[in-house]
Parts: sequence; structure tokens; C-alpha cells
Amino acid sequence: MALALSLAEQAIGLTDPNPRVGCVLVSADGRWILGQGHTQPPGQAHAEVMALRDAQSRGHDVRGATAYVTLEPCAHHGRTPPCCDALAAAGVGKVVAAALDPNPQVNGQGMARLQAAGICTEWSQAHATAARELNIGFFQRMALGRPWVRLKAASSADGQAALGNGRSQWITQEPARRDGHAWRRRAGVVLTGIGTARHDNPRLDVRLVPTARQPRRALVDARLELPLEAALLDGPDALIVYHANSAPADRARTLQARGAELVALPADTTGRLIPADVLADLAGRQFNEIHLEAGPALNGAWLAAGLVDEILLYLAPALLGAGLPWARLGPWETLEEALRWQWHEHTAVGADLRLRLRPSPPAHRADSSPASA
Ligand SMILES: NC(=O)C1=CN([C@@H]2O[C@H](COP(=O)(O)OP(=O)(O)OC[C@H]3O[C@@H](n4cnc5c(N)ncnc54)[C@H](OP(=O)(O)O)[C@@H]3O)[C@@H](O)[C@H]2O)C=CC1
Ligand SMILES: Nc1c(N[C@@H]2O[C@H](COP(=O)(O)O)[C@@H](O)[C@H]2O)[nH]c(=O)[nH]c1=O
Repeated sequence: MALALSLAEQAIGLTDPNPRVGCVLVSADGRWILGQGHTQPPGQAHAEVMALRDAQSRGHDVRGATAYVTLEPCAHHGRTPPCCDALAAAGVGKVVAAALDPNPQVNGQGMARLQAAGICTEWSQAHATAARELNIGFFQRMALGRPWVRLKAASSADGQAALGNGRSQWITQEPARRDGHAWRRRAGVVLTGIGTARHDNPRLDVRLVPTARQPRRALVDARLELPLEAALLDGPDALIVYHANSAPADRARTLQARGAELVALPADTTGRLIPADVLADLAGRQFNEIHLEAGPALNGAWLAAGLVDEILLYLAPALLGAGLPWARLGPWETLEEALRWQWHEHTAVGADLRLRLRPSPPAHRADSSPASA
């Protein structure tokens, strides 16, 4: 199963909006790997079919073999036929799955159909968490109908994301920035705000790690102030620009002529877009993971709205003094009002630290998704 999980990791960036899945076929005596594979881009073969084809191309007989799959084999006709039927037709003897497929069209039916076909089924409890984490956005979208929002920020040890004059490049060093690109690669879309677009003229693409595809990029820009020479307008796909209904029509036409995809939303009384409206549009586009990489204003607004599922915080051993915090929140009068999170993971990346935080229970919404068996 560990090998199947590492195969599934190779599918990151390939399969969206489908989950990343890996499959390994092992001989009945457990001694030989007969075939292996991972999910292909949407409409193409799933992991189980890739592993069966791999075994066939090597001339291996898979009758009686055990299939280790990181997610329950699908039981429905989507763009491809059900994988549980393919496994049954090939004559495998046993299927071990690490997580229940949260897709309501599958959700236990894959394993049930295999059992009905006389195939032995088993859950790999030890790998359930890793299998869910690999597809955390898919699990969340299936359970709650909205993507997983990961807020990424680079901060000094004294909590600053930029100097007082707005300069922020660079606070963290190359290894941490490369790590940040690996997290961008996981996402279906990278979202930022007009403050960051203006100050940094960022590209927000994946360059420091190899990738099969670039995530979409999206921008919150209520008044359509994005400069026409912005690097964000030069990506492979159209930049999604969220703006207020009241934004100047001539700016809208100019940005459209530069290839941007414009989405008009209602503004609140202060002229700001409502984070939940932006999230709803992104959810409608079936993104599994959103990588929010913005400045203190947008970060603060999304955190205050309770829409952030995970904070990916890179901490540099530097003190920037009076500057811009990575999220503008409050001010609050009492400590009870503070947003309480918990450490999920921490690790050193080069000279910097990577901290991952998740909301303290019970606010942790992914916990309400169907549990893996
Ligand atoms: N170190 C790091 O990791 C990073 C640092 N930075 C730094 O941050 C600075 C830019 O920060 P900032 O100006 O905050 O940029 P942002 O990228 O956060 O852009 C501001 C955005 O926030 C929106 N906004 C503001 N208030 C609200 C609200 N109450 N509700 C909803 N939306 C809101 C604005 O909307 P509207 O369109 O209506 O104006 C705008 O889209 C730069 O100095 C940059 O270098 C930026 C990214 C990462
Ligand atoms: N300053 C800072 C970061 N800043 C983030 O990186 C963006 C630039 O992305 P790109 O144009 O793709 O290179 C920038 O707008 C901001 O969101 N990131 C980090 O990992 N470490 C850092 O010290």
C-alpha cells in the first residue's frame, strides 16, 4: 500500500477534478509485484486499469492476485467503466483499499460489488489517513460541496509578511520557496488579491518543481485595477478575475481583450467582494484544492469568514520589525475572540520552518466527511 500511495503521489496535478489513486497488483503468495499504475487525466484510465494493463504488458497472470488500491475501486460508469468490474473480470482474488470513496456514486458500493463477485475485500486501516490526506480536497468537495482552502504565507519570526514599505521578496530561502511551489502544484487554482498583484507582480505558477500542468490563477480585484502588463495575465490559461458588478465596463472590456475571464459579483457596503461568493464560484468549477496566496487583507477576510481549512506558514529566522502581518485580523478586546488553531505538522525546510495549522475541533470541517473504514 505504501508503494500504491507513492504512485498516487505521482498523479498529483494530472487527475483533477478526479482523485489521485495508485494501485499495485501482487501475486497471491505476496512475493511478486505483477503490475502497478496510477490514475490518468480525466476521461482516461484509472489506477486499477493501468495496473492491469501493466501486468498484461509484462505477461503476468493476475488471477488470484491481490490488488492494493489507495481508494475504493469505483462502481459507476463515469467517463470510464467501473474499476471493480475490471478487477473482477481479470480474476483478482483480493482487493485491499485504504479509504472509502466519498463520491456518493461509489461510497462503499465498489467494495460491496467486489464482495458480491466473490472477491475477498479488506481495508488497510494503517494507510487510511495518508490516503485521505492525498485527496483532502476531493474528500471535502464530495462531503461539503466545496474545495479545501489552504492559505500559504511566508513570515518572519516576528510575524511580518512584508516590510512597512510593502517589500517582501524574499523572506524565506530557496528550499522553502520550492516547497511552496510543490504545494501550489497540488492545487487546482492559486488565488490572490489586487494588493499582492500590484506590489509583487507575481506569476503564481509552478516553476521550482516539475509539474504536468499549471494550476489556474484567480484574482480578487473589485474595481478591476490590475495593470495590463501584470505577469498574471500571461499564464497558459485565462486568469479568473473576480470583480464587483459596479466595476468600470471599459476596464472589463480591456482586461477581457488581454485574455482574462471576468466574473462579476455583488459587493458589500464597503465595495468589497464577499469571500463566500468567490469560494462558491471556485467550487462550481470543481477545484479540489484552493491555494490562497495573498496579502494581509485578503488572508484576514477569508480567515474571519471561517473559509480557511489549513494554514501553510513558512517561518524565516528573521525579524522584519514594523511591517505587514501575514493576516490582518481584529483588533479584539478579549483573548476569547482569538481564532484558535492547532499545529498539524511542522518541519524544517532548509533554514526555514514549515508549519501547518488546522482549526481546532469541532470547527475542522473535513472531520465531518465520511470516515474511511
Ligand atoms: N510574505 C508573503 O507570503 C506575502 C506577502 N505579500 C505582501 O502583502 C502585501 C499586499 O498586501 P494586501 O494589500 O493586503 O494585498 P491582498 O493580496 O490581500 O489584496 C488585497 C485584497 O483584499 C481584498 N479585501 C480587503 N479587505 C477585504 C474584506 N474585508 N473582505 C473581502 N476582501 C477584502 C481586496 O479587495 P478589493 O479588490 O475590493 O480591493 C483585495 O482584493 C505586499 O506587500 C506583498 O508583498 C503578499 C502575498 C504573500
Ligand atoms: N515573499 C515571499 C513569498 N511571497 C509570495 O510569492 C509570490 C511571488 O510568486 P512568484 O511570482 O510565482 O515567484 C508573492 O506574490 C507572494 O505571494 N513567498 C515565499 O515563499 N517566500 C517569501 O519570502
